[in-house]
Amino acid sequence: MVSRLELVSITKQYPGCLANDDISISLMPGEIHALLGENGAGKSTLVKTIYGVVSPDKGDIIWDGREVSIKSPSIARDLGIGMVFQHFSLFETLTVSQNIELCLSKTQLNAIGNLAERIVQLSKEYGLNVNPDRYVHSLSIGERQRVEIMRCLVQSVKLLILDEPTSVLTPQEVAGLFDVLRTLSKEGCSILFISHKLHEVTEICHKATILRGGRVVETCVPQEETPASIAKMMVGDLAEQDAGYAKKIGTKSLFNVNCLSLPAKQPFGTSLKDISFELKSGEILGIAGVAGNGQDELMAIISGEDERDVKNSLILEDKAIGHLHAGDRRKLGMAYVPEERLGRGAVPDMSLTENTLLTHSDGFIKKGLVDWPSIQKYTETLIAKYKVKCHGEFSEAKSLSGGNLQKFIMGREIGQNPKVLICAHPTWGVDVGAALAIHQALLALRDQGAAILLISEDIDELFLLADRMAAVCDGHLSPVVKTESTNIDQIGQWMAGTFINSNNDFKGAKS
Ligand SMILES: Nc1ncnc2c1ncn2[C@@H]1O[C@H](COP(=O)(O)OP(=O)(O)OP(=O)(O)O)[C@@H](O)[C@H]1O
Repeated sequence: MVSRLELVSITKQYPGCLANDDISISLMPGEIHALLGENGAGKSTLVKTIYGVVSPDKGDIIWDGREVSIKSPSIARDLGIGMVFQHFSLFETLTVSQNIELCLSKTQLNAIGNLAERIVQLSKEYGLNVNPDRYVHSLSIGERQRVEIMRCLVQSVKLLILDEPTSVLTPQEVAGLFDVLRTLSKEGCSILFISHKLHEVTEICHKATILRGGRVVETCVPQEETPASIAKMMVGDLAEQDAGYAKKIGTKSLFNVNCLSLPAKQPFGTSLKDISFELKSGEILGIAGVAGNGQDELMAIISGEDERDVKNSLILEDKAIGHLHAGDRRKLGMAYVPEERLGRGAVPDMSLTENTLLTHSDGFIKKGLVDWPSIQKYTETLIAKYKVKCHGEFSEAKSLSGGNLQKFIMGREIGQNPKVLICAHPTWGVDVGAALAIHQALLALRDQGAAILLISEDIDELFLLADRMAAVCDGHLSPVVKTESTNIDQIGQWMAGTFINSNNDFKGAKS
């Protein structure tokens, strides 16, 4: 059988960084192939080359047995290549349908007929729950990802590339996605899959290629390996295990959300409904939930990004802060890691130093002037501590690989020694070694007495780190319970909203 795709000696040099170094890989029709490697290993660069976003300096691409030159994504799409990016590429002011229409040729559109109906039909078929009429700016990150997948499904893809597809999906959604991928594979569609979740790779992939420093270092059959053995191929031996952290009981109350009800700002947003919880010093509270159930709205109102006055609903150490600007809340000791790292967590065109200044302005502005040498030095210490791969403090945020930018943002926020840290998806796209480092930094911050709110769809991570847990569904918060006294089943049911009807008189109880 002829390979669907063959990459021969692909090489790509960025200024000061050989991102892909003589990479050769081949994929058969129907093959699900994992591309693995630590942050900055060159995975995204390679898949962007296949999709025509990056042009390689050297090397050949053979598609269905003939050499092709993929100079743009539209050429890739014409060949039958679809890609779901790590940082989504949707237009926020357009609807789902309009976004999908943009990447279809006239011929494809004519063949489809009514696009909205086709989206609804595929949505049902693959369990994606995508509404064609919604505006993208009103969608959560998980929902946007489903739109990206839908965008590929409406074209008849022969190769589907997924860059970190599961990091923002719940276990149920991951299972649904895997069903989609298995079906596509049976239909002969090849799949190239980048992931740092190694148990998923062993579950679904037929083959894996491991990159390190831009080169292929190993290939394997994941089903014959374990997550640990693959991790070793990627990052070498990890001295410590990322498991079994002791649970703590918080001491004094640091931050309270009291009976917070807030209508949705966006037409398709989620209203928050009578949410109450308490964050205690020396404790991590984990909130699970399917994307789009109020997590974004909760984060926005707590951080002050949503500027509506909810004065007495947010209390930091006995002080009402719900009317304060985001900057004033930061000055009182709050820090945030939003889920969208490029755009919200960091300004793409600014250097890492400038991005550090954005949230650390107090310590580095003297007599109205920015103390650049100090902030540059401080940024360099963050880069070293969190092993952020980049050229230096002057690197623009957008030049970092996804995982490396995540490490930087986490380091920047933890480095403020906040009293209260609110973070969403702390290890999104981060490799196993770096995830271990971030987990330990969060636990160290907790042990110093900070109160941490962890909002995540990664249930395993929540069970690993959180001392108490709850779930959100449709803007309601479930009961808050000790992690040790609950289990994945119960949290899964709460994520589906079982607590809302069964416990109508519940008022966001505190445990
Ligand atoms: N536009 C760019 N300019 C300069 N360097 C870049 C650019 N894009 C990527 N790089 C560098 O190329 C290297 C490979 O990056 P790439 O995004 O391919 O890594 P990755 O394996 O996908 O990492 P991650 O798992 O963190 O997403 C990194 O060192 C990165 O900093």
